[in-house]
Amino acid sequence: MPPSAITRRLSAMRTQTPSGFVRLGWPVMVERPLEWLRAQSVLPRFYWRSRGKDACEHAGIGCAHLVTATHEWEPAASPDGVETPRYFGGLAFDAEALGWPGFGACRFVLPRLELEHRAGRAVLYLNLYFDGRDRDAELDAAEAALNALRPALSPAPLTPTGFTRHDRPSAREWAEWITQATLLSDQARTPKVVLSRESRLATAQPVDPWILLNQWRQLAGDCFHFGFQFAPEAAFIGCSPERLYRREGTRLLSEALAGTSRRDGDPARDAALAAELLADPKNRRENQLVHADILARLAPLSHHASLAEPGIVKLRALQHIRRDIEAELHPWVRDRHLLAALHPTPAVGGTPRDAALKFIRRHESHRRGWYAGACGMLSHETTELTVAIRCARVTAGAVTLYAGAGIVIGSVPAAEWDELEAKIADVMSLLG
Ligand SMILES: C=C(O[C@@H]1C=C(C(=O)O)C=C[C@H]1O)C(=O)O
Ligand SMILES: [Mg+2]
Repeated sequence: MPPSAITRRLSAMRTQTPSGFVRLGWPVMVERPLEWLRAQSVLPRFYWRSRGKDACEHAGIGCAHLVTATHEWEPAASPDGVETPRYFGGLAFDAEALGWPGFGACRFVLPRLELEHRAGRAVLYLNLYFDGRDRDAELDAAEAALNALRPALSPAPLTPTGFTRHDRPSAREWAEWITQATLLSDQARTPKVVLSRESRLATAQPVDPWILLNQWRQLAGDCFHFGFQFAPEAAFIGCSPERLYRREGTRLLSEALAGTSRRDGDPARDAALAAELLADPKNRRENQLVHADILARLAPLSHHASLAEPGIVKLRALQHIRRDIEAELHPWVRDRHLLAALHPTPAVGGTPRDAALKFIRRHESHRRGWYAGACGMLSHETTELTVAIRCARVTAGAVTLYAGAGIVIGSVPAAEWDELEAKIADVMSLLG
């Protein structure tokens, strides 16, 4: 139950002419936002947690305002400088391609209710959005959302189920694509193209996406954790190591994350694998093409941009090369400019962008949808988006996994196929 001060505020608004965005918040006793989210019956439901051990968790339900094109989204700074709307959602990899049912090319939601969990404390926010709407209908919707709230559930284990796996492309088709992409003529057009595979795990038993996400994130500590469910049978979850960008005012953080090797349980061998990765020409090229593209695209948007030395990101089953990028943006730059510039990055598309997209559209027969898209949180002050990889789509009869690999000169089909396997290893270890 919301405190009486909140219900009084809502009643008072019925005799006023509220406008714009109104946010009311109060502390709640919720320890595990994902279990709170799983208990709610309202859709959409979504979950977002940025990378890093101090990151805040966000769980949202319902929709107070929907944005389906980033150029429509221009949230003003609030007059008191404290509260501005926060939208959660994402973009498809390729806005021109056929996407997944229920997702769309762009979908950012201002949740009706947003639970924020930080350092052991939870606050629930009720969002109202009055512009161009019937005041009483908006207040009715807000009250109905409060009345539909349910208490958090207890953590539940994943029900074991059997799956039958179907890969698209097959290993044989994959080898043909790699051969084609690494031909000299194709190399001249597209020095890097990121090709992907869909692994459909069909099952007769329903899989709860939130239970799966809860277990998955425990294997993927230093990653972005996300889940979006727009309809009962349209959920997308994942644990991605890659930041598309984080913007705090005019300060921008991005990164080139590309180049992959496996890990080894033995620390000395693991360190040797990391050193080999950093020195390997094929993996360096994958990474170099990403940071060169990001820096070139940021140049017109920023005063200066800097590139850090290469480092290694260690995940549970694999390691990547990462180079951090930092820029100071011109004051006129908005998220829509950044999205147009940085998405899709050569880490998941390739370079040059148009030629790589053409290659992907010509060869891949599965729908990428939001896989390799961008997802996260947008607001006037702070926006943060992850590159939507290491992810799964959960539908009525299947869990579908996606993985891609950057194909450059020197790519070998079998090794790139193994890289795809390593990229789905965490979630596969849960689904068995
Ligand atoms: C495309 C994916 O990952 C990307 C490709 C990488 C590579 O080829 O080395 C590494 C990290 C990501 O930028 C994926 O995980 O699906
Ligand atoms: Mg690679």
